[in-house]
Amino acid sequence: MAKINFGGTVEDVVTREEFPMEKAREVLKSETIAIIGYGVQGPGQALNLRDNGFNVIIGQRKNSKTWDKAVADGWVPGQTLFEIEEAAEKGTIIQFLLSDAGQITLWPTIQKYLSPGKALYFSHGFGITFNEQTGIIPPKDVDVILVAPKGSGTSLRRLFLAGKGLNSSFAIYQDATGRAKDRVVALGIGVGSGYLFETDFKKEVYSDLTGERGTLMGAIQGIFAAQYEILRKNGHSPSEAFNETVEELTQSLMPLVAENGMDWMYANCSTTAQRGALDWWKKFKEATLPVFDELYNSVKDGKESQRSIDSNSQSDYRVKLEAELKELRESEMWQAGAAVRQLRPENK
Ligand SMILES: NC(=O)c1ccc[n+]([C@@H]2O[C@H](COP(=O)([O-])OP(=O)(O)OC[C@H]3O[C@@H](n4cnc5c(N)ncnc54)[C@H](O)[C@@H]3O)[C@@H](O)[C@H]2O)c1
Ligand SMILES: CC(C)(O)[C@@H](O)C(=O)O
Ligand SMILES: [Mg+2]
Ligand SMILES: [Mg+2]
Repeated sequence: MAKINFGGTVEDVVTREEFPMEKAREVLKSETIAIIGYGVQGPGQALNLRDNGFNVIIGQRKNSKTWDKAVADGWVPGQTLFEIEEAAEKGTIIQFLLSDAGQITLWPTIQKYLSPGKALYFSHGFGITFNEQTGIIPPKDVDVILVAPKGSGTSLRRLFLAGKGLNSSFAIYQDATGRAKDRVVALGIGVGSGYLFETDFKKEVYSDLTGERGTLMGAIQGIFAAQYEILRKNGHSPSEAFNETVEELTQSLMPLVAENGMDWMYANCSTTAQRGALDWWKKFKEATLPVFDELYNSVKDGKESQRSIDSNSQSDYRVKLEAELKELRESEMWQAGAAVRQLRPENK
């Protein structure tokens, strides 16, 4: 573990220097990693593990789109691709990467294959933390571990292929074998994480549900829509409104923040912009703080997890989600965005 000072708080983190890939391969050399679920995280983690030389198999429903996707990705039926139950039986580490709602449905099936000494692996603390809602209560004689990449499985794979990595949190809920720490850190390195920081199942799911409803996905769409609406209401064209709200952020300013922090991005803008941003950011913080407080409490009270379970357990959950995504896509702001993207020099 490396001791890193994060703004005054020293945390123990795992970097690839402390836990190189060779060590991860040594730790997991006798393991069969069965990945159940091939949606977004499944492919990202499975393909990275395979490329890193680990023994990986996939468990999927036959005659499903994700079975075909797995075949297209080079998984071989009967060798590295199996029906869910066969994969769970063969796996010594079962990576439960169905959707959080799907895990509830499949839990009675997966549970049958959790023989003593196996490991049950999640990429979200949802199923365990809200087990009064999910019913996911593992037997005591298996390891229960978590590696949660802090980003999309699509990015996990793309960054891996680019020689980079997404950071991940890791947690141990049960250490039945005495090897849970080694297993979870080895898996975190194997799936292509940048650095690993420790959490617990409850903190992971509380922070993750907050983040995706907040700055990462929900709040950002909300402030985009609000600013775009004000600009358009005051006569600015879609081009001007979209560039001033989204395109400049993604193409110019956020990459500067990612490179060297917010102050550096500010310093690379005009002094006019700096003065304004420094005057206004606290007003936006004051306006949104109550909303974030409400959001966190809604997560903590189990309202967000229940909402997710109720919605995503319905047979037509994907149809309903797609309909709302279509509404977003077809909004004027994102239609303007589609036109702007096409006009980028690299897309001409
Ligand atoms: N999407 C991400 O990038 C991401 C990032 C970090 C953590 N996670 C976590 O990783 C896990 C997997 O997430 P995901 O986004 O890959 O999942 P997903 O929503 O893409 O679903 C994964 C697979 O589960 C299948 N599935 C859904 N309901 C099912 C059911 N009732 N029976 C059988 N199969 C069913 C889907 O068809 C899909 O192929 C979740 O715990 C999620 O919270 C996801
Ligand atoms: C990619 C996210 C938003 O970080 C993840 O938490 C998810 O649920 O997909
Ligand atoms: Mg999430
Ligand atoms: Mg997340």
